[in-house]
Amino acid sequence: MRTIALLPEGTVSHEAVLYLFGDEEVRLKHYKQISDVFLSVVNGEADYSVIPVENTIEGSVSLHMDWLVHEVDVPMQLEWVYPSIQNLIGRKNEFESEGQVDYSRIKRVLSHPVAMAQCQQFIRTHLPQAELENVGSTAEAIQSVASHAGEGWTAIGTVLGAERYGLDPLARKITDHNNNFTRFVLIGPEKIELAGRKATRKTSILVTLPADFPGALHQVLSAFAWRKLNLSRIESRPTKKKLGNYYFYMDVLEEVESILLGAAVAEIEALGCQVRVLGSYPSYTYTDLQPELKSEGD
Ligand SMILES: O=C(O)C(=O)C[C@]1(C(=O)O)C=C[C@@H](O)C=C1
Repeated sequence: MRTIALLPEGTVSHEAVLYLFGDEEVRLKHYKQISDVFLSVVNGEADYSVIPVENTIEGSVSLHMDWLVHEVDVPMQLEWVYPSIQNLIGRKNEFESEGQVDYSRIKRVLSHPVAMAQCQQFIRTHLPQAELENVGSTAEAIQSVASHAGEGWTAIGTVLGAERYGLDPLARKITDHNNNFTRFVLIGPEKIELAGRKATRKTSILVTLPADFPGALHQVLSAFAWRKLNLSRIESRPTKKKLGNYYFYMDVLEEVESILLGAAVAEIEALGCQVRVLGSYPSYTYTDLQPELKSEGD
């Protein structure tokens, strides 16, 4: 049976893993901090670690991308997309009167910074008086609220988390935009495929330019363009070595073994760039995993 490292019970990551593996039995190892989720697979305590990497509203989860690049050297082996449905969680009897939530009684809102950022408009409209506190995961936020009964504390998180820690959803689906999806990856030493599910093939690479000169990035991109290799994401991040030095993170819709991608990489290296492959893996959309569901997150 596979062992999977992830954030605590009741997080979006937890829901996403239950969704990915469906009926397949897996052993779940929960960690409070994402750094420990990363290290679990590095230390051989898990076969795969679950890392949220990108969100519809917030974009890249920079901290996690930086860990993938700078702190660990474990390949990405699978990617999938799952909706991040955030809710305001607390105790009904603390905040509700006559079936209505009295938002003015709420003094504090805790959540993961990415989840908090997904609900900015809701917070501004309903909770302008509340103090906001960022914690390591949405589940940690819910747990803290559970242990501060009667103090006006609420959390932003999942319904699963509310159930796990004995609280209630006070307001459901409070993200600023519908179709709020998160892209998760499994990192680990072994390849993994889901039987009977169709997937797109993706390769994630890092390109570091030798020096900054006019048209440098253009030259790199043209190696993909004239081979008709489709990039689904490109992002620049600081190398952390010198202010103004960047590497480019790119997702290419092609397997690393393909002749075309191999030739593109060789051409980019010939330009003097460094290329590092972070993984080549199957990518499942939300509807690939449950074809009966129709969604716009794909
Ligand atoms: O705290 C959680 O519930 C997580 O699973 C983490 C995380 C993230 O790091 O992006 C994952 C998805 C949500 O969109 C918000 C937070």
